Amino acid sequence: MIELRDVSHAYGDRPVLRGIGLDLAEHRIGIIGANGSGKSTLARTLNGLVVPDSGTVRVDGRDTRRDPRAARRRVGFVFSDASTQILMPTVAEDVALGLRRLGLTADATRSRVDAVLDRHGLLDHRDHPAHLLSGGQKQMLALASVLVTQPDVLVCDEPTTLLDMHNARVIERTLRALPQRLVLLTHQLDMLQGFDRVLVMDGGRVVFDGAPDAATAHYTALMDARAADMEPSDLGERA
Ligand SMILES: Nc1ncnc2c1ncn2[C@@H]1O[C@H](COP(=O)(O)OP(=O)(O)OP(=O)(O)O)[C@@H](O)[C@H]1O
Repeated sequence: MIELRDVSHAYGDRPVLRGIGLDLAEHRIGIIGANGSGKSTLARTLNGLVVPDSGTVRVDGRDTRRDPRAARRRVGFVFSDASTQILMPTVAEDVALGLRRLGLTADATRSRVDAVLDRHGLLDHRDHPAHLLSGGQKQMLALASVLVTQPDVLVCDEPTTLLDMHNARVIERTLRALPQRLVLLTHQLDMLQGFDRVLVMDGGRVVFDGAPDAATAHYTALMDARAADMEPSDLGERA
Protein backbone atom coordinates (compact mmCIF):
# COMPACT_ATOMS: atom_id res chain seq x y z
CA MET A 1 0.00 0.00 0.00
CA ILE A 2 1.20 3.49 -0.85
CA GLU A 3 -0.27 6.24 1.32
CA LEU A 4 -0.09 9.94 0.52
CA ARG A 5 -1.15 12.42 3.17
CA ASP A 6 -1.56 16.11 2.39
CA VAL A 7 1.23 16.02 -0.19
CA SER A 8 2.24 19.37 -1.65
CA HIS A 9 5.20 20.27 -3.81
CA ALA A 10 6.48 23.29 -5.71
CA TYR A 11 9.29 23.90 -8.17
CA GLY A 12 10.57 27.33 -7.11
CA ASP A 13 7.43 29.37 -6.51
CA ARG A 14 5.30 27.21 -8.83
CA PRO A 15 2.99 24.83 -6.91
CA VAL A 16 2.72 21.52 -8.74
CA LEU A 17 1.04 19.25 -6.16
CA ARG A 18 -1.57 20.71 -3.82
CA GLY A 19 -2.64 18.78 -0.75
CA ILE A 20 -2.99 15.31 -2.24
CA GLY A 21 -4.29 12.46 -0.08
CA LEU A 22 -4.51 8.96 -1.53
CA ASP A 23 -4.31 5.30 -0.56
CA LEU A 24 -3.05 3.32 -3.55
CA ALA A 25 -3.60 -0.41 -3.24
CA GLU A 26 -5.40 -1.51 -6.42
CA HIS A 27 -3.71 -3.78 -8.95
CA ARG A 28 -4.02 -1.42 -11.94
CA ILE A 29 -4.19 2.34 -11.38
CA GLY A 30 -4.14 4.91 -14.18
CA ILE A 31 -3.28 8.60 -13.88
CA ILE A 32 -4.42 11.01 -16.57
CA GLY A 33 -4.46 14.78 -16.93
CA ALA A 34 -3.32 17.64 -19.12
CA ASN A 35 0.34 18.49 -19.73
CA GLY A 36 1.73 20.12 -16.61
CA SER A 37 -1.09 18.96 -14.33
CA GLY A 38 1.42 17.28 -12.01
CA LYS A 39 1.18 13.60 -12.99
CA SER A 40 4.91 12.96 -13.31
CA THR A 41 5.70 14.79 -10.10
CA LEU A 42 3.05 12.78 -8.26
CA ALA A 43 4.39 9.55 -9.78
CA ARG A 44 7.92 10.43 -8.71
CA THR A 45 6.82 10.87 -5.11
CA LEU A 46 5.69 7.22 -5.08
CA ASN A 47 9.23 5.85 -4.99
CA GLY A 48 11.06 8.75 -3.40
CA LEU A 49 12.47 10.23 -6.65
CA VAL A 50 10.70 13.38 -5.49
CA VAL A 51 10.30 13.99 -1.77
CA PRO A 52 7.43 16.43 -1.36
CA ASP A 53 7.93 19.83 0.27
CA SER A 54 5.19 18.96 2.75
CA GLY A 55 3.02 15.99 3.61
CA THR A 56 4.08 12.36 3.70
CA VAL A 57 4.34 9.44 1.30
CA ARG A 58 4.55 6.01 2.90
CA VAL A 59 5.31 2.80 1.01
CA ASP A 60 4.27 -0.19 3.11
CA GLY A 61 4.46 2.10 6.13
CA ARG A 62 7.93 3.52 5.38
CA ASP A 63 8.22 7.25 4.88
CA THR A 64 10.01 8.11 1.61
CA ARG A 65 11.53 11.15 3.31
CA ARG A 66 13.31 9.01 5.92
CA ASP A 67 13.90 5.89 3.87
CA PRO A 68 13.90 6.59 0.11
CA ARG A 69 15.88 3.41 -0.60
CA ALA A 70 13.17 1.22 0.89
CA ALA A 71 10.64 2.91 -1.37
CA ARG A 72 12.86 2.43 -4.42
CA ARG A 73 13.26 -1.27 -3.65
CA ARG A 74 9.50 -1.76 -3.59
CA VAL A 75 8.45 0.66 -6.30
CA GLY A 76 10.17 0.48 -9.72
CA PHE A 77 9.99 3.44 -12.08
CA VAL A 78 10.00 3.38 -15.91
CA PHE A 79 10.43 6.68 -17.74
CA SER A 80 8.85 7.56 -21.09
CA ASP A 81 12.20 8.17 -22.76
CA ALA A 82 13.95 4.82 -22.32
CA SER A 83 17.25 6.23 -23.61
CA THR A 84 17.62 8.25 -20.42
CA GLN A 85 17.26 5.06 -18.38
CA ILE A 86 19.81 2.94 -20.27
CA LEU A 87 23.12 3.36 -18.49
CA MET A 88 25.36 0.47 -19.53
CA PRO A 89 26.98 -0.43 -22.88
CA THR A 90 25.30 -3.79 -23.51
CA VAL A 91 21.78 -5.03 -23.01
CA ALA A 92 22.76 -7.67 -20.43
CA GLU A 93 24.99 -5.25 -18.50
CA ASP A 94 22.18 -2.75 -18.32
CA VAL A 95 19.78 -5.29 -16.84
CA ALA A 96 22.46 -6.57 -14.44
CA LEU A 97 23.08 -3.06 -13.09
CA GLY A 98 19.94 -3.13 -10.94
CA LEU A 99 21.10 -6.38 -9.30
CA ARG A 100 24.50 -5.09 -8.16
CA ARG A 101 23.42 -4.12 -4.67
CA LEU A 102 21.96 -7.62 -4.04
CA GLY A 103 25.41 -9.21 -3.86
CA LEU A 104 24.46 -12.18 -6.06
CA THR A 105 27.08 -14.50 -7.55
CA ALA A 106 27.99 -13.99 -11.21
CA ASP A 107 26.06 -17.18 -12.12
CA ALA A 108 22.95 -16.11 -10.22
CA THR A 109 23.11 -12.64 -11.80
CA ARG A 110 23.45 -14.15 -15.26
CA SER A 111 20.54 -16.52 -14.81
CA ARG A 112 18.24 -13.75 -13.50
CA VAL A 113 19.29 -11.40 -16.30
CA ASP A 114 18.83 -14.05 -18.98
CA ALA A 115 15.42 -15.08 -17.60
CA VAL A 116 14.12 -11.52 -17.75
CA LEU A 117 15.64 -10.94 -21.21
CA ASP A 118 14.05 -14.16 -22.44
CA ARG A 119 10.65 -13.21 -21.01
CA HIS A 120 10.77 -9.85 -22.80
CA GLY A 121 12.08 -11.02 -26.17
CA LEU A 122 15.60 -9.60 -25.77
CA LEU A 123 17.72 -12.68 -25.12
CA ASP A 124 19.10 -12.71 -28.69
CA HIS A 125 20.29 -9.17 -28.09
CA ARG A 126 21.94 -9.79 -24.70
CA ASP A 127 25.45 -8.79 -25.83
CA HIS A 128 24.42 -6.08 -28.28
CA PRO A 129 25.12 -2.39 -27.69
CA ALA A 130 22.02 -1.09 -25.91
CA HIS A 131 22.06 2.21 -27.79
CA LEU A 132 21.62 0.37 -31.13
CA LEU A 133 18.27 -1.17 -30.15
CA SER A 134 15.09 0.12 -31.78
CA GLY A 135 12.85 2.48 -29.81
CA GLY A 136 10.49 -0.37 -28.90
CA GLN A 137 13.34 -2.62 -27.82
CA LYS A 138 14.83 0.18 -25.72
CA GLN A 139 11.54 0.64 -23.91
CA MET A 140 11.36 -3.13 -23.35
CA LEU A 141 14.95 -3.06 -22.03
CA ALA A 142 14.09 -0.20 -19.64
CA LEU A 143 11.15 -2.28 -18.41
CA ALA A 144 13.27 -5.44 -18.07
CA SER A 145 15.98 -3.53 -16.16
CA VAL A 146 13.39 -2.48 -13.59
CA LEU A 147 11.52 -5.81 -13.47
CA VAL A 148 14.71 -7.78 -12.80
CA THR A 149 14.82 -6.13 -9.37
CA GLN A 150 11.38 -7.66 -8.65
CA PRO A 151 9.56 -4.56 -7.40
CA ASP A 152 6.09 -4.96 -5.84
CA VAL A 153 4.80 -1.97 -7.78
CA LEU A 154 5.75 -0.63 -11.19
CA VAL A 155 5.20 3.05 -11.98
CA CYS A 156 5.32 3.77 -15.73
CA ASP A 157 5.39 7.38 -16.86
CA GLU A 158 3.95 7.45 -20.38
CA PRO A 159 5.85 4.34 -21.51
CA THR A 160 4.34 4.28 -25.01
CA THR A 161 4.45 7.98 -25.89
CA LEU A 162 7.55 7.74 -28.09
CA LEU A 163 6.61 4.43 -29.74
CA ASP A 164 4.84 3.53 -32.96
CA MET A 165 1.50 1.73 -32.75
CA HIS A 166 2.94 -1.77 -32.99
CA ASN A 167 5.53 -1.23 -30.26
CA ALA A 168 3.03 0.63 -28.10
CA ARG A 169 0.74 -2.42 -28.28
CA VAL A 170 3.56 -4.79 -27.39
CA ILE A 171 4.44 -2.70 -24.34
CA GLU A 172 0.78 -2.38 -23.39
CA ARG A 173 0.28 -6.15 -23.61
CA THR A 174 3.40 -6.72 -21.53
CA LEU A 175 2.23 -4.31 -18.83
CA ARG A 176 -1.21 -5.91 -18.72
CA ALA A 177 0.30 -9.36 -18.20
CA LEU A 178 2.55 -8.33 -15.29
CA PRO A 179 1.75 -9.82 -11.90
CA GLN A 180 3.00 -6.63 -10.21
CA ARG A 181 0.79 -3.75 -9.22
CA LEU A 182 0.95 -1.07 -11.88
CA VAL A 183 0.56 2.70 -11.77
CA LEU A 184 0.37 3.93 -15.37
CA LEU A 185 0.53 7.56 -16.49
CA THR A 186 -0.73 7.94 -20.01
CA HIS A 187 -2.32 10.23 -22.55
CA GLN A 188 -3.58 7.13 -24.41
CA LEU A 189 -6.91 6.69 -22.69
CA ASP A 190 -7.70 3.35 -24.36
CA MET A 191 -4.83 1.79 -22.40
CA LEU A 192 -6.90 2.18 -19.24
CA GLN A 193 -9.64 -0.24 -20.20
CA GLY A 194 -10.11 -2.82 -17.48
CA PHE A 195 -8.10 -0.82 -14.93
CA ASP A 196 -9.32 -0.90 -11.33
CA ARG A 197 -9.06 2.83 -10.75
CA VAL A 198 -8.17 5.98 -12.69
CA LEU A 199 -7.16 9.33 -11.17
CA VAL A 200 -7.65 12.56 -13.11
CA MET A 201 -5.24 15.36 -12.23
CA ASP A 202 -5.74 19.02 -12.87
CA GLY A 203 -3.75 21.94 -11.51
CA GLY A 204 -1.87 19.79 -9.00
CA ARG A 205 -4.99 18.19 -7.54
CA VAL A 206 -6.78 14.88 -8.03
CA VAL A 207 -10.10 16.11 -9.39
CA PHE A 208 -11.64 12.70 -10.12
CA ASP A 209 -10.97 9.23 -8.75
CA GLY A 210 -13.00 6.31 -10.02
CA ALA A 211 -13.63 3.76 -12.76
CA PRO A 212 -11.87 4.17 -16.14
CA ASP A 213 -14.96 5.10 -18.19
CA ALA A 214 -16.15 7.68 -15.70
CA ALA A 215 -12.62 9.09 -15.33
CA THR A 216 -12.03 9.45 -19.06
CA ALA A 217 -15.48 11.06 -19.44
CA HIS A 218 -14.60 13.51 -16.67
CA TYR A 219 -11.24 14.32 -18.24
CA THR A 220 -12.73 14.72 -21.72
CA ALA A 221 -15.42 17.08 -20.40
CA LEU A 222 -12.76 19.09 -18.54
CA MET A 223 -10.62 19.43 -21.66
CA ASP A 224 -13.64 20.26 -23.86
CA ALA A 225 -14.70 23.01 -21.46
CA ARG A 226 -11.16 24.38 -21.39
CA ALA A 227 -10.75 24.25 -25.19
CA ALA A 228 -13.95 26.23 -25.60
CA ASP A 229 -12.35 29.07 -23.59
CA MET A 230 -9.02 29.04 -25.37
CA GLU A 231 -7.27 30.65 -28.29
CA PRO A 232 -4.61 28.76 -30.32
CA SER A 233 -1.93 30.91 -28.64
CA ASP A 234 -2.91 29.37 -25.27
CA LEU A 235 -1.20 26.03 -26.07
CA GLY A 236 0.76 24.80 -23.07
CA GLU A 237 0.39 23.83 -19.49
CA ARG A 238 -1.76 24.75 -16.58
CA ALA A 239 -0.60 23.83 -13.13
N1 LIG B 1 12.42 19.40 -12.15
C1 LIG B 1 11.59 20.42 -12.41
N2 LIG B 1 11.97 21.69 -12.19
C2 LIG B 1 11.13 22.73 -12.43
N3 LIG B 1 9.87 22.58 -12.90
C3 LIG B 1 9.45 21.34 -13.15
C4 LIG B 1 10.28 20.20 -12.92
N4 LIG B 1 9.58 19.08 -13.25
C5 LIG B 1 8.36 19.52 -13.67
N5 LIG B 1 8.29 20.87 -13.60
C6 LIG B 1 7.11 21.68 -13.92
O1 LIG B 1 6.07 21.27 -13.05
C7 LIG B 1 4.82 21.25 -13.72
C8 LIG B 1 4.20 19.88 -13.60
O2 LIG B 1 5.03 18.96 -14.31
P1 LIG B 1 4.75 17.40 -14.37
O3 LIG B 1 5.84 16.83 -15.22
O4 LIG B 1 4.57 16.85 -13.01
O5 LIG B 1 3.35 17.38 -15.14
P2 LIG B 1 2.70 16.25 -16.04
O6 LIG B 1 1.24 16.28 -15.72
O7 LIG B 1 3.39 14.96 -15.87
O8 LIG B 1 2.92 16.80 -17.52
P3 LIG B 1 3.15 16.00 -18.91
O9 LIG B 1 1.85 15.36 -19.26
O10 LIG B 1 3.51 17.10 -19.84
O11 LIG B 1 4.26 15.02 -18.69
C9 LIG B 1 5.12 21.67 -15.15
O12 LIG B 1 4.86 23.04 -15.25
C10 LIG B 1 6.59 21.41 -15.31
O13 LIG B 1 7.17 22.28 -16.27
